[in-house]
Amino acid sequence: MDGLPQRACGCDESRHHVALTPVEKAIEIAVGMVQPLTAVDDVAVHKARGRVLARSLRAGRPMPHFDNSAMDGFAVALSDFAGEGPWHLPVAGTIAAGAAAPFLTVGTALRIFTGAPVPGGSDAVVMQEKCDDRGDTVLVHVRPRRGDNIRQAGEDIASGDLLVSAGTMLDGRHVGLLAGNGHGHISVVRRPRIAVLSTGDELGEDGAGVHDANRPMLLALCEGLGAEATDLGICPDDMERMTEIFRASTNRFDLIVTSGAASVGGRDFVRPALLAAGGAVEAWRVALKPGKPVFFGRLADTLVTGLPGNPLSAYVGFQLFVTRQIGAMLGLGGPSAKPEMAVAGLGWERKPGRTEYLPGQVVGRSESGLPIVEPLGHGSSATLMPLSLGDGVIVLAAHSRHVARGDVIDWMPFCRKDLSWKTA
Ligand SMILES: Nc1nc2c(c(=O)[nH]1)N[C@H]1C(S)=C(S)[C@@H](COP(=O)(O)OP(=O)(O)OC[C@H]3O[C@@H](n4cnc5c(N)ncnc54)[C@H](O)[C@@H]3O)O[C@H]1N2
Ligand code: MOO
Repeated sequence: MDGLPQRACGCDESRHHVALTPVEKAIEIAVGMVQPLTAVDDVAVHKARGRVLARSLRAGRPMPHFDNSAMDGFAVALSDFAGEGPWHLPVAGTIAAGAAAPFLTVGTALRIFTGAPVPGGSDAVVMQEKCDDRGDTVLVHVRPRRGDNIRQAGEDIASGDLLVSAGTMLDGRHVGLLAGNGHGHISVVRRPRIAVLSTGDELGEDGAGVHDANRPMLLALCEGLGAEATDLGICPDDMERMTEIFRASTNRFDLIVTSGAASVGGRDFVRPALLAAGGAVEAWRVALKPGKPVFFGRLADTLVTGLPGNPLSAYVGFQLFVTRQIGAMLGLGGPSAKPEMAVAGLGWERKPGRTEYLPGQVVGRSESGLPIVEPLGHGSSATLMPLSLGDGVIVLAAHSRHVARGDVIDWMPFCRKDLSWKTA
């Protein structure tokens, strides 16, 4: 093979028209190739953030486990509150959290702290602000009601209640809930093994040519999704080296993500190398802007997703396809993020034919409360600057020819997990 992309008929594909696959169909193909992972890891619950729960977990006992005080105050019996207050009671002792509770003798109060077990014989806890604490005695100013300031056993969670379902990506909330219910070690789906590699003679670490933006970006994105990411480095424009890398990686990874050399030029050797290594290409070229030359292939049990070299194209291709492939490996259920509505802050013309993802920024709010967004940059897929300055990505349907100021458009806001409650 001479490095040119080959069709099954053996001819030069670059001289043929290859129909572009619509984005939705391409997502279907990319995700349809994935086999969900079945292997699990047993991990300490505090190490489980970002992992996917393999088996649903239930409460082994009720929560709270025993009746306990919600306040610092005095445990009392309602029968001691006849007539008009205030009521004066001797204090027979103290119950702290972690202590065993004595029985409350009628005619006395017990000093009690938050979380301490409520003594038998007591119906309520009076918070200390409603009393005069006189040491050996207490003066209670308000008549307590039955159950005041007592957290009843099982009022939050009954024994056997479902805590977290299988297929949930765990975050700090789940870790706290599971740990609080006695789950110290849990089974999570093993991390997807993803290898990332860049291509191109122009790339180098010394800054002499082009700095490699894609490999670090793609490795970081993979790790952010809970994958075990392996750096396969940079492959020069050498079909044989690429073929060798593919052969050596077969079945070592769940997915290999390449960037560059995916298009139609004479040096676009990734697909031919995949075929030469014994793999197959299931789809190539998507009606997507940026990201058109993306392809989906496989090498035995290892999937290969080839992203374009332009960094914005690689990013968009990753978010649309690789994110979903990793999600499918992890068995993450539920719908993936859908675009929200926004209002176009300005109008522009566009060439129809490809679904477009444009970095954008929020410049205000419409009267109906929607964000007003404007595109950033000049539409180049070679720069990540607009993306990194942006608040999200504007999505334009393949058929649309122009956007008018005031149009309602699709908008995918970036999720800044560290700043907001919104995590989906
Ligand atoms: N005749 C045609 N030419 C091109 C077409 C086409 O349909 N017909 N498609 C264009 C589109 S769209 C894209 S996107 C690019 C992508 O092509 P490749 O995937 O083959 O990417 P390369 O040619 O290898 O590189 C493109 C560009 O990106 C730079 N690059 C590559 N890797 C990295 C990296 N890791 N970090 C930073 N920058 C990288 C590379 O130097 C090039 O400038 O093809 C169009 N051409
Ligand atoms: O699809 Mo390319 O990714 O337009 O720049």
